[in-house]
Amino acid sequence: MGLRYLTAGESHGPQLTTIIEGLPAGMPLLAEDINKELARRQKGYGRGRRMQIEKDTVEIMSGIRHGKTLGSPVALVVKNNDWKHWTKIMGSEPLEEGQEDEMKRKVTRARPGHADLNGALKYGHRDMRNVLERSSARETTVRVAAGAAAKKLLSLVGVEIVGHVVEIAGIKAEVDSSLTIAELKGRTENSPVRVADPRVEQEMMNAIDEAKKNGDSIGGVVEVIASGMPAGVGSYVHYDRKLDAKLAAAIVSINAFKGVEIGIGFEAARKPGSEVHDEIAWDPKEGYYRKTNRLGGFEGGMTTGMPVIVRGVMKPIPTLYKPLMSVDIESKEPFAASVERSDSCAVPAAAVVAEHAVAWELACALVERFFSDRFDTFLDEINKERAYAREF
Ligand SMILES: Cc1cc2nc3c(=O)[nH]c(=O)nc-3n(C[C@H](O)[C@H](O)[C@H](O)COP(=O)(O)O)c2cc1C
Ligand SMILES: C=C(O[C@@H]1CC(C(=O)O)=C[C@@H](OP(=O)(O)O)[C@H]1O)C(=O)O
Repeated sequence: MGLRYLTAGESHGPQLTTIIEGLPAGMPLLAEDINKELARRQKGYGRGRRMQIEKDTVEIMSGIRHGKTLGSPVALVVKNNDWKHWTKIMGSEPLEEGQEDEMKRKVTRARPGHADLNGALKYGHRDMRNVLERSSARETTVRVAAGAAAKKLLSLVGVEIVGHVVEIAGIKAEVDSSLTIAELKGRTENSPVRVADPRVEQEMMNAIDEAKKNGDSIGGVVEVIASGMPAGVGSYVHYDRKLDAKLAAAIVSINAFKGVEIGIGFEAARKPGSEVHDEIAWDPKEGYYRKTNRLGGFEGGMTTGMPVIVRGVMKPIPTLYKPLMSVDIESKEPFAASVERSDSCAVPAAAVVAEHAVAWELACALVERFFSDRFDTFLDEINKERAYAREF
């Protein structure tokens, strides 16, 4: 059995929960390792008021003793501070007769671009709050919590990862590919828009302000880079074992993400093979390496040992303070879509979510590839594989 997790929780319910199974036993993991990542997800210019209400921190409910994993399922809980304002509206007890007024946050005017109408049709909900509560990206909180455990595993085996913003509403950052992961982290960590190019930071913030002022929203592109993956992780033998395909699915599974590029991605369509493929070389210290990394660390669904580079495109947030037209499902009359409290741009926050989604998939692939019941032998095996690949 590999690594897996589930999440539960509504946006305005009491808490979010995740259960992770398959972390090797004896791996150091502290609440602090997770909390620092949750705090990073909450930052980012363009977020709405909800982020001032929440101070996401995790409670470890099982699977960890004295700072190390036990090999049993790890259950993590993040409480919603906003729950106190929603206990009646979101409570699990049936409403008493005449209490329908308490349901005043009922949603009947679907927001174009959100899950409201399709979810209502699928599950038969006449109140689309029953859809939006779970389709909300609030769920990415515990996805980041699970990803933080994966990130910890990666860092302990020498894999470093960072997510950052490369474009917001058509404003593009210059990406300096000579930066190490640590340097990229250093440059982006304190940037309000999580961008490494200071020349476009203010312009991006202005674009977000402008969208907010106009009751509109904007999207962008994030990039995740991971260094130190051993070569040959993933497989070419079956469609569902290709690691680049799993990364693509992980990125598009993030709320509002609509496309993925690996390495130079769509640019490959416009270039000849001689400017796309990466020449292979060998030296005694590094072993095999590629002289360039245009293919973003993948050939044949397997890692090449070069940095993994994945980009994802996030569409603009669907909830608009100046809403688009929709239909009220009660009257079938045209109406402006419902307005919920909302972010204007969540691309900087989503860069952190993408980082954790990629970290999760890379950790899954390593756990699948190497014997992973015990962390010490897991690490030994990975290092042996690295030595073998150098000499191969
Ligand atoms: C970090 C983050 C924050 C988001 N915040 C909002 C928001 O405040 N309002 C909103 O309508 N959508 C927000 N979204 C996007 C919606 O959750 C998403 O569009 C919706 O679930 C429908 O899914 P789809 O866009 O993938 O089709 C956010 C997404 C992310 C990743
Ligand atoms: C709560 C989070 O993001 C939420 C994602 C979201 C949506 O529709 O996706 C809608 C908003 O929810 P609310 O109306 O409660 O403010 C965002 O704040 C979060 O990221 O933690």
